[in-house]
Amino acid sequence: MVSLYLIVLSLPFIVWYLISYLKWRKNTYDYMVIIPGVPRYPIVGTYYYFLWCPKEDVLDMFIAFIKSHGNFIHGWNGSIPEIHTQKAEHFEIILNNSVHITKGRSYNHLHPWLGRGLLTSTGQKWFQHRKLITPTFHFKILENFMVTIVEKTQTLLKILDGRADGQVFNIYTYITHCTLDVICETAMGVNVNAMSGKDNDYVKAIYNISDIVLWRFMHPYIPDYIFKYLPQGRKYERDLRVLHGFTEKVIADRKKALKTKILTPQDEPDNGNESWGIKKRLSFLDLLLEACDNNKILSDTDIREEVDTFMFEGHDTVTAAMSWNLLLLGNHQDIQEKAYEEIKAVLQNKPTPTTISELNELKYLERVIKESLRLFPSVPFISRQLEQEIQIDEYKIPSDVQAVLHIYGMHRNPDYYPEPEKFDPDRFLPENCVGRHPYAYIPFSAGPRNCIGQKFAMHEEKTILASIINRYKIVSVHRAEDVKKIPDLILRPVNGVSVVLERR
Ligand code: HEM
Repeated sequence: MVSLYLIVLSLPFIVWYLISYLKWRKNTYDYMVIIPGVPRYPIVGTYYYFLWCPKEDVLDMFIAFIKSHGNFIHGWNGSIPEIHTQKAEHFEIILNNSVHITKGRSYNHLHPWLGRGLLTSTGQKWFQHRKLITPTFHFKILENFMVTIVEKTQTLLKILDGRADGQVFNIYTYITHCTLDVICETAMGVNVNAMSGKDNDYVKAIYNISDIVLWRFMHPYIPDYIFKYLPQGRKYERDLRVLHGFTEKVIADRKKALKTKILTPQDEPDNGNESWGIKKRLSFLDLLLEACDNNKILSDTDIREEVDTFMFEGHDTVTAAMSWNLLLLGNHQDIQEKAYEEIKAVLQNKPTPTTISELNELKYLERVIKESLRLFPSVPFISRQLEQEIQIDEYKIPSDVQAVLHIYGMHRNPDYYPEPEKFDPDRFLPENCVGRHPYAYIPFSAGPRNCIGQKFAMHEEKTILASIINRYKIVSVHRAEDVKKIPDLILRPVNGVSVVLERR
């Protein structure tokens, strides 16, 4: 009697489950399985393929796997249906469409850290914040940033002078601290003096968290309620406290400086402010604080999320890009010499570029930077949640599928770049770009959710690289192709970049 009662009670649930399952088969599964790929298993989806793969081999293995199936496959991140592509034509369909602006579900692992800042938010919130923040990257403001970029570059050169002694050292850490100082002072109006310290807890916590986010991506079957009890989950919580503590201090210090110095808009350091100097200038953070005070567009949480986002995106991406670039230049002395000749001619006897017009004259260096970002894009892949059904080649891709766009793989696709592994800046001569698919080169993504900081990044990269090349001959210890790399949010060389600097 009891069992009959139980069967009757569970009947609606069984019927509901069956209907959902049949609907899912008809609307999603049947469309996915005809796309090339490997069989799916419950819970792990198709990620069993990478279960035993060392993380420094994941990227190359993934890229080779997609390539072997014609650069387009389907997969299952646990139960989430995915497509993976390395074709510019597919990138265009997805990125050049204001409907698909929602990031893939794998970005959810970033929410505890970056909340719903510009990188991770969607819909109205993203639109409103993008509109608000865009003017803070106006070219006039970027011009003002040059003062700070040059000042930080000069500090970096002084520090590197001490390392230009013929000994091998890892330049990655020095570049990281420099870019952190640049983003904090330009965008936040706060000087954190990262270059004066050796180890930086904030930087270490970012590496740990990025590593754990990659781990979670590769282990989609571990739910949040189990993750938080694992060693990785506990480490994540500890590192979050470090990151949020750092950004909260940046915000608090800037608020304090604005309160006490609002009527004295001079551009001088205030050494009286605890350990950090403060500069008065309309920074990105000032604008956010204003929007919070005046018309309550932003809450305190909104501000923290944006500061976390810009601190991370604004320094880690540029560090990786410059470090890979130095590695490549240290491998290719002929290209380095050509860049040096150009820099010498433009700067005359100056140690660093100081204006944007000088940067604009460094045409060869720009091609070097572009080619380096082709081979080593700081963000190796991005993803989107499809909001509508799309057609890709002969396949219909249902809405709600996660589209993973492999920028790294596409940049090395021989359909767009002959001899793709070769470092050849002249690929970016205007005449050599003719006929190349417009979406075949997108280190900064493209479409409505492209990188808001791309001009800033190019100015910073050009200034710092031109100054280093102008002062030292760079010799790399390893070949770029032999360096192990991990795609944990940012494409990093596992053991940094070992170089020898010789004073010119
Ligand atoms: C070489 C340096 C850089 C590279 C290669 C790079 C690359 C990218 C890429 C590929 C995206 C799209 C991410 C996605 O769709 O998930 C992105 C977005 C973004 N980047 Fe950058 N970035 C760089 C520097 C910067 C800098 C310096 C800043 C800030 C000052 C910045 C801030 C952002 C923000 C806020 C977004 C999200 C934009 C939105 O969704 O509206 N990036 N970046």
